[in-house]
Amino acid sequence: MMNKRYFITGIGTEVGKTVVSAALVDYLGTAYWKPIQSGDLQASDSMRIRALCTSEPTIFPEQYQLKHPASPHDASEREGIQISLTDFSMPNQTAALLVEGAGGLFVPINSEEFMIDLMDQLGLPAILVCRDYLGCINHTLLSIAALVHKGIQLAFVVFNGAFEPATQRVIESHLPAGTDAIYIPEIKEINKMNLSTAVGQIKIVEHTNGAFRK
Ligand SMILES: Nc1ncnc2c1ncn2[C@@H]1O[C@H](COP(=O)(O)OP(=O)(O)OP(=O)(O)O)[C@@H](O)[C@H]1O
Ligand SMILES: C[C@H](N)[C@H](N)CCCCCC(=O)O
Ligand SMILES: [Mg+2]
Repeated sequence: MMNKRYFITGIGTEVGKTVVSAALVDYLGTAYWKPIQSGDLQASDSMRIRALCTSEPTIFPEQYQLKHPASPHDASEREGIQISLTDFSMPNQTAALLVEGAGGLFVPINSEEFMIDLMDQLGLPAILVCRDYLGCINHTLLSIAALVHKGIQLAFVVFNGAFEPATQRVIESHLPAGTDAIYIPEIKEINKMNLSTAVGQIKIVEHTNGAFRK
């Protein structure tokens, strides 16, 4: 993992982007940035990273803190704020950075633009987090197709938590060449100690020529 600047997205909201970010911030020794936080301002993703990580990472302030726990296009409109793609610029003080999106790729940030457009503008390779639930195969393969269509490099797919073997296998077999897999275990109770144990159990598997080297 030479390049240490990535955009962490997910196959939807609540799939574990923040838990995975905390694990990878510690594993890779990166800083963290959540450009748009909507809802949970008293327990924001940045605050959770601060609480869970052992490495005391640099955390860049959010560009937008929206009160409503809703899609950014909706939360911002209710709060009289106009989000624009041109407002965002990458913190450049650090070589190693994880940027966490809000929800999945086609979450709107205003009436015309989506999270995937922000990813494209920032120009970082993507890490796509998936979690096992009925429907996750479709959500994962659609997300991969959208990234490929947009020409965004997909560096990793993260299998976050426990997976049904048939689900894991079919997703693995459809990863684009050059996309590696990261496996993060199911964590019983999310706290700093258990997160640190999970970091020690992270597995990264290289994907070459359409097949995994295990
Ligand atoms: N590896 C894991 N093991 C156990 N539980 C997990 C794991 N990853 C995530 N979870 C559970 O899923 C919940 C949602 O995770 P998280 O807040 O990281 O999602 P998210 O994708 O960042 O959501 P958002 O779109 O709001 O940013 C966590 O609070 C936790 O309960
Ligand atoms: C509020 C939540 N935790 C996220 N920050 C925003 C999720 C927006 C999801 C929109 C959607 O896909 O329907
Ligand atoms: Mg999050």
